[in-house]
Amino acid sequence: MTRIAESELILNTRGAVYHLDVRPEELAETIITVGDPDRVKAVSRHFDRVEGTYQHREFVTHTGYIGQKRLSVVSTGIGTDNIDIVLNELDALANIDFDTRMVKEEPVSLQIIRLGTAGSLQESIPVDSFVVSSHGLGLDNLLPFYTYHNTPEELQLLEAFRGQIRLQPSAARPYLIEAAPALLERFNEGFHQGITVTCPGFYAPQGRVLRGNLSHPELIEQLSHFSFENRHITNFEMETAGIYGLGRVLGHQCLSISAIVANRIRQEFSKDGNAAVMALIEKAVGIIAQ
Ligand SMILES: O=P(O)(O)O[C@H]1O[C@H](CO)[C@@H](O)[C@H]1O
Ligand SMILES: O=c1cc[nH]c(=O)[nH]1
Repeated sequence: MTRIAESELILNTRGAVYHLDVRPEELAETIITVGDPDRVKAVSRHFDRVEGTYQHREFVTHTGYIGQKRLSVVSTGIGTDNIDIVLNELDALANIDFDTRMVKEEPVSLQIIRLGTAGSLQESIPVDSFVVSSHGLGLDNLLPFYTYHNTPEELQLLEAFRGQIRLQPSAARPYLIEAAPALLERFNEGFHQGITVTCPGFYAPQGRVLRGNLSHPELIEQLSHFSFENRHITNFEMETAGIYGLGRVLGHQCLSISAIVANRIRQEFSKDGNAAVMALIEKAVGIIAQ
């Protein structure tokens, strides 16, 4: 095995990983991610005991316990460029020996669960409801920079997507990865389920027009009408496919759950998106801690 150079795995003066400023012993193997750094404390409020808090830039981490279960909550900020940093550094904390700079022999598979917000693409999925992502479909171009494999089912779904959604090839190279089945099956009651599209932006990449004109004006209509073997696109946001994709590359089990704050078909926005996110955190943390 080769030693990983100082320029590739970057450690700071306290021996913590570069962006997250966390040391290996400070991270649990079950990790909740949130986008907004202020939401980290809304999750750790449910811990019985907080063992440590760490912060560097927009990456806030709290580690603690609910009963006997050790959990970390980490903020990612917005977008799959940040997911590239967070997932690689979480993986490094679990699977690289920081003293020898060698990959450990026995890989650890982390459980990584995103609790975030999203826009609904179905009239029947209202604001303030919760969606668990059966698949992440990325329009953001992160995963093509890695080597990875798809299952036959994923390839079929991706093929159907390419056939039904007319994207200019210069705009995106879609990829698709499923959720970890063992995590997905725990979030049944009270959750809608479907394919989540991950976009490289909040405005035009999600069909929003303020002053910039759209190159894909039919995007929302096409996404909302996609159908393949009873599978539908339920929502879009900006991280899920990157998390599922890097989970596949690095061998971690990932799930993404969103509180719906916008319904793009009904053109509605939640009257209290924060309350919806707090309700999602309470419900999901209860299930994760079991
Ligand atoms: O609420 P979070 O988890 O940040 O998720 C959604 O909200 C942000 C955009 O407002 C994007 O990060 C999107 O994915
Ligand atoms: O419409 C929405 C709402 C939340 N987050 C998104 O990315 N899009």
